[in-house]
Amino acid sequence: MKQFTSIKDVQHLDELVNEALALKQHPFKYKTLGENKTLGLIFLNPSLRTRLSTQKAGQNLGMNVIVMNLDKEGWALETQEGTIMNGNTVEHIKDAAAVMGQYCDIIGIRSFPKLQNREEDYQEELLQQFIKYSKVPVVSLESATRHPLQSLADLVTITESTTSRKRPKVVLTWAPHIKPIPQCVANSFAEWMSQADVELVITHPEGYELADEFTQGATITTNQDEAMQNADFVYVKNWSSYRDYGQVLTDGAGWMLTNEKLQQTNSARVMHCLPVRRNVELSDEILEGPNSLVLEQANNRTYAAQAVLKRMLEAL
Ligand SMILES: CCC[C@H](NC(=O)CCC(=O)O)C(=O)O
Ligand SMILES: NC(=O)OP(=O)(O)O
Repeated sequence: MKQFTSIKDVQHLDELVNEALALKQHPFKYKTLGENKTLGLIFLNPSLRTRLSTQKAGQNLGMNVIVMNLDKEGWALETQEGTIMNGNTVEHIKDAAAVMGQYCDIIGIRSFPKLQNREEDYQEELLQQFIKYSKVPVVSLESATRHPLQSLADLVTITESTTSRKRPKVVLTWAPHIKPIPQCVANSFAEWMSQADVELVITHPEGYELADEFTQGATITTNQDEAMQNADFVYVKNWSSYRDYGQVLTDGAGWMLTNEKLQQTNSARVMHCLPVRRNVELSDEILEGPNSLVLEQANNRTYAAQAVLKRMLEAL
């Protein structure tokens, strides 16, 4: 595996999920695989889970892990081609990425969308520049349109939590928020579920349709109650409008998941990638109740990252 930026980089999905589950049982089985190899984790946005779980995953494989908040600790980056750098930017991404590629054998990069220009965000310009100029394998720690490590962990969690032979009904439901949030987690979750053996239903208010490329095969409805019928898993996430790019179109009154709404499901397990705006996106009663899987998801982030890093190390 040379890159891990989307499900398109995964050849055998079931094998990758099973590898993550196996590593969860024996996390130190390959503790020398990454010996004398350096993993660089570069963040242009905040993180708790991705930073800690990916660092732990690298260390479980024996890697040296270096972490940098490039937005706070590095030089102001220039990303435009041919710029005369006589303004506020100090270092071109061409130079920064090339130098990091000299220090690291594998680079993880987090760079959220700006949520201003849809075409620019959806071209994944910064991620592509990092891949081009670092010249080493790159793993996405959440880019402008996807969050593949989160989605792999989510699929691992659904897989280990599916007890019956019935094909699970998985509902991705939009949730209220107080500010514009990326579509990345929703895009990525829908894309991974479309390749998994589940029935996917996506529910959101009018105007929050995700880009078609991510929702192939899903049932899409603006009727949340209808979506909840007999659901086995409910994935809760806010995202800003793709249609009216980066906009918040509604306060989402009545869209926050509650125990009452959960009564319509098949005692569904409730998922959220975290961080969560409690009692805005998701109620305390659910987060602290028996149906929540949010901590299992967070724990599985380590083994999802470890399975990916193992494959990238094996391909070096
Ligand atoms: C893993 C999720 C990261 C990010 N979350 C946020 O930006 C939440 C920010 C907030 O709630 O203020 C997102 O939704 O893409
Ligand atoms: N779910 C997730 O990626 O969390 P962080 O943004 O804290 O890394």
